[in-house]
Amino acid sequence: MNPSHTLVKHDMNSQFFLDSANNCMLASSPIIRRQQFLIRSLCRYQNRNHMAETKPEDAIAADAEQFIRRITPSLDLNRHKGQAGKIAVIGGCREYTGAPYFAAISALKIGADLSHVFCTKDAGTVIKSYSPELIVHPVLEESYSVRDDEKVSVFRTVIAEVAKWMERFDCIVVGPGLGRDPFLLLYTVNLQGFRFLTFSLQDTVREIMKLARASSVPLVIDGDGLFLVTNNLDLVRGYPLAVLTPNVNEYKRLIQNVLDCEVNDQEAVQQLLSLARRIDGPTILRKGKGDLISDGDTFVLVNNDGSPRRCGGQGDILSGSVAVFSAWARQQASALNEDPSNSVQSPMVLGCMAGAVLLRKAAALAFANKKRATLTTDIIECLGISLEKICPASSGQT
Ligand SMILES: NC(=O)C1=CN([C@@H]2O[C@H](COP(=O)(O)OP(=O)(O)OC[C@H]3O[C@@H](n4cnc5c(N)ncnc54)[C@H](O)[C@@H]3O)[C@@H](O)[C@H]2O)[C@@H](O)CC1
Ligand SMILES: Nc1ncnc2c1ncn2[C@@H]1O[C@H](COP(=O)(O)OP(=O)(O)OP(=O)(O)O)[C@@H](O)[C@H]1O
Ligand SMILES: [Mg+2]
Repeated sequence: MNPSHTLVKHDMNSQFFLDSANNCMLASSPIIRRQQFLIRSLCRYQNRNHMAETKPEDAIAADAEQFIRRITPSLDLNRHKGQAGKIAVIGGCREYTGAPYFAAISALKIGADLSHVFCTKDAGTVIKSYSPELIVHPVLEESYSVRDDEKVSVFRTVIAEVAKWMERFDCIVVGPGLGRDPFLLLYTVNLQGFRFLTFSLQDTVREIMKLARASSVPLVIDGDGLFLVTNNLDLVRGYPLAVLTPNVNEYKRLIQNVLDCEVNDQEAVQQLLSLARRIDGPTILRKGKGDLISDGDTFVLVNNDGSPRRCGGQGDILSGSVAVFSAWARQQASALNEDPSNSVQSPMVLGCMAGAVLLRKAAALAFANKKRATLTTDIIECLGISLEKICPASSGQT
């Protein structure tokens, strides 16, 4: 048997490892018991050949389901539109219209009430045509489509448009399909005087992220948003309401830029903890065969069954899912009058875990139905039924 090891809690003096989902070294402290619950919910053995010899799947799934049920709002007929979450996705350009759609529609399919997309003008009509459910704001401009003398006014218009909505959002996903404007990083925008007149799509997004921080709106940074953040870490440094969701390449760039070394899979846990500590605040979800999550203090591995199909767009589903679950985890913390900053279970870590578990369940179900033909849209169609199995819609109705 070759169990995956999961680091539960990490501080300067101690590292507590689980050798299996049932074997925790420290059970007495309430903090550790809470962590144990999470880990029992989410830990799976990586060696799939030995699955039958390990903890029964039903028992692990039951733990994970209990956790997701805890933060999923009930379907109470007295609730009004918007209470189950308002999500925004900043992304979508000429090349990529699928990615923001996948993220935004996933948020709706999981249960958010409203899902907005802020994309470039070129992408707007295309994304609207995918779904009438999405509220699409084609306000972003790519550099090639703006004359120099228009840049200041365009920049002001875009920022004003987004700022108008900002405080209404429970979470903003930055980056799916955003693109990498070639004028990136050539200049700095000075908001007071607009002394530097050139700006790009990514400059605008940078400003949007600053606005989100000022309003304490959680941020999930994915795709090209990570490209921006990796080169401008101050955008998220010290912000605990940010989540970074790097794939293999995005993680490599983060490690190189932040830790000035190469990815070391032998020391994956320690390296992720170091990265999270260095960035100081945000939670990092390193996507892969197993999804590794850390905020620099807690570490969690999610590796329940997913799909062996690696079609593009699965990370986009994840970013939309993490946004919704993080918003719900935050709502629940404030409903219980917990100060999220004091809570052992950071809402962003909880959101990452819930999002990863659900995506993988939906991917497994889609693959069972479609096999090699499984596409991202098939996985999205399985989000609802996967969540329904965990939280039946009827159980919360009053
Ligand atoms: N339909 C769409 O519109 C989609 C758009 N996407 C967007 O496309 C943009 C670029 O994202 P990408 O993820 O493609 O960019 P990346 O910079 O992550 O590069 C992807 C490249 O990495 C390679 N790769 C993937 N997994 C690997 C592994 N395990 N080891 C080594 N190489 C590996 C792939 O073959 C591909 O060439 C983002 O804005 C993203 O959001 C993607 O989300 C996919 C779907
Ligand atoms: N090798 C793998 N085995 C099983 N599941 C995986 C594997 N790699 C990724 N996944 C699952 O797919 C999800 C998306 O990861 P992926 O690496 O495809 O992201 P991405 O490259 O950002 O996707 P996108 O194409 O949307 O940009 C992960 O969270 C994980 O659950
Ligand atoms: Mg991606």
